Amino acid sequence: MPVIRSLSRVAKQALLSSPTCGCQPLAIAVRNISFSPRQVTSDASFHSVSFSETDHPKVLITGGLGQLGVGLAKLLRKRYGKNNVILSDIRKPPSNVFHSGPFIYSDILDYKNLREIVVNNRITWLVHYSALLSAVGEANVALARSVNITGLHNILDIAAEHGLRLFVPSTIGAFGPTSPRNPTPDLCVQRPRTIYGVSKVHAELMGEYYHHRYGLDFRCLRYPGIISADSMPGGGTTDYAVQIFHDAIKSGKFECNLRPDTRLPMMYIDDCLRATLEVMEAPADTLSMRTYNINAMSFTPEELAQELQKQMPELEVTYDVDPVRQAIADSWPMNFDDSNARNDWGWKHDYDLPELVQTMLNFFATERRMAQIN
Ligand SMILES: NC(=O)c1ccc[n+]([C@@H]2O[C@H](COP(=O)([O-])OP(=O)(O)OC[C@H]3O[C@@H](n4cnc5c(N)ncnc54)[C@H](O)[C@@H]3O)[C@@H](O)[C@H]2O)c1
Ligand SMILES: C[C@@H](O)[C@H](N)C(=O)O
Repeated sequence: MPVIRSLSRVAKQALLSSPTCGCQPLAIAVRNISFSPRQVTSDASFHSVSFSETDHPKVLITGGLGQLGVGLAKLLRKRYGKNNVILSDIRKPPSNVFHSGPFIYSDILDYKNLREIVVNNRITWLVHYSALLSAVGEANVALARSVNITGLHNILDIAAEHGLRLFVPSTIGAFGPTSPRNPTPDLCVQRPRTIYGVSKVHAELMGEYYHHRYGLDFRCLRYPGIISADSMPGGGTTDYAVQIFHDAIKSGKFECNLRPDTRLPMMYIDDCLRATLEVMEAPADTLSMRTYNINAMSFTPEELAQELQKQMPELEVTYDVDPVRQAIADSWPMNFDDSNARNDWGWKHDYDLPELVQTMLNFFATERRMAQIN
């Protein structure tokens, strides 16, 4: 951990030279590492500022081949230029992704490799998407601990060492059965019962600590379950809300692994990615916190099925509850209070349940038409 090592060296020197108090070394230490994460002007905002060729951020996305990374890269490339956004992962990219912009191999557990990428590509913003999600995490706790916690430590140190603006997503899964669940505010008891949730609370706290201690420009949104049409989820508890569309279109039948009355906060992917861009561009002085809930809608499997059945009355939904996923869902928020995000930096969702269902069905209808033409 080079940052920590150099900090403690500087702090020791400062302690020796400071006869009076324990505060001095920290101030000296912080000044001795160069944090200058502002690559955009401090009053930059998504709606009002367009970036010139020279002040574009240079973005690295880790874990970019999952449900969210490719879509985020597309959005950021449109805004900052194709070559200013590098997608990375440990998996082999499909050809359309490989040819759509820069892709690089990056294992977040390899600190040296990460540093090389950041240095060689003059990265200024880091979006850290690598993670094992809730259900997969419970199936492999050791790996989840390593990727979600050790990996995060590498990311924090790289970001601090190189003055990067760092985005790390958190989740509704960072809350637990003792949190208020309806609604769940930003600040309340967080005692999650999954390794995923524990690692995300750890990420929130470590990011905020690095912000206060070292000035790291850490930004974090707690995403609800994300629903997308052209990318598949990576093993979470909310995956049913994506799978139902695929199965409905393929076979007209869907077997749900959660109880019909399981209410969870959800969001369409376009809202999620836009929120990410907006919080990254938000002027620092609008952020009264560094970790925000964001929300769009809350629904149960039964309500989602009913909305789909308005357009596909023949859809049959049955239930075969997975006890692991059900226990996780029962400990998560039912409704998410995102009023701080709305007040501080103007968060506003575009998609409620009817628009979500319509948009998903339109996507698959277009895809089917294209397949028939080709
Ligand atoms: N999708 C959601 O509903 C949702 C909701 C809340 C929060 N999030 C968070 O958003 C982020 C992205 O989510 P997602 O749905 O795209 O996840 P995903 O599971 O689909 O993708 C995660 C990616 O991380 C990669 N990865 C695993 N180990 C790695 C390693 N050692 N080095 C580098 N990459 C590695 C995987 O190959 C995978 O492509 C995650 O941090 C997740 O916790 C997602
Ligand atoms: C909610 C989110 O973190 C993820 N989709 C999961 O279910 O694990």
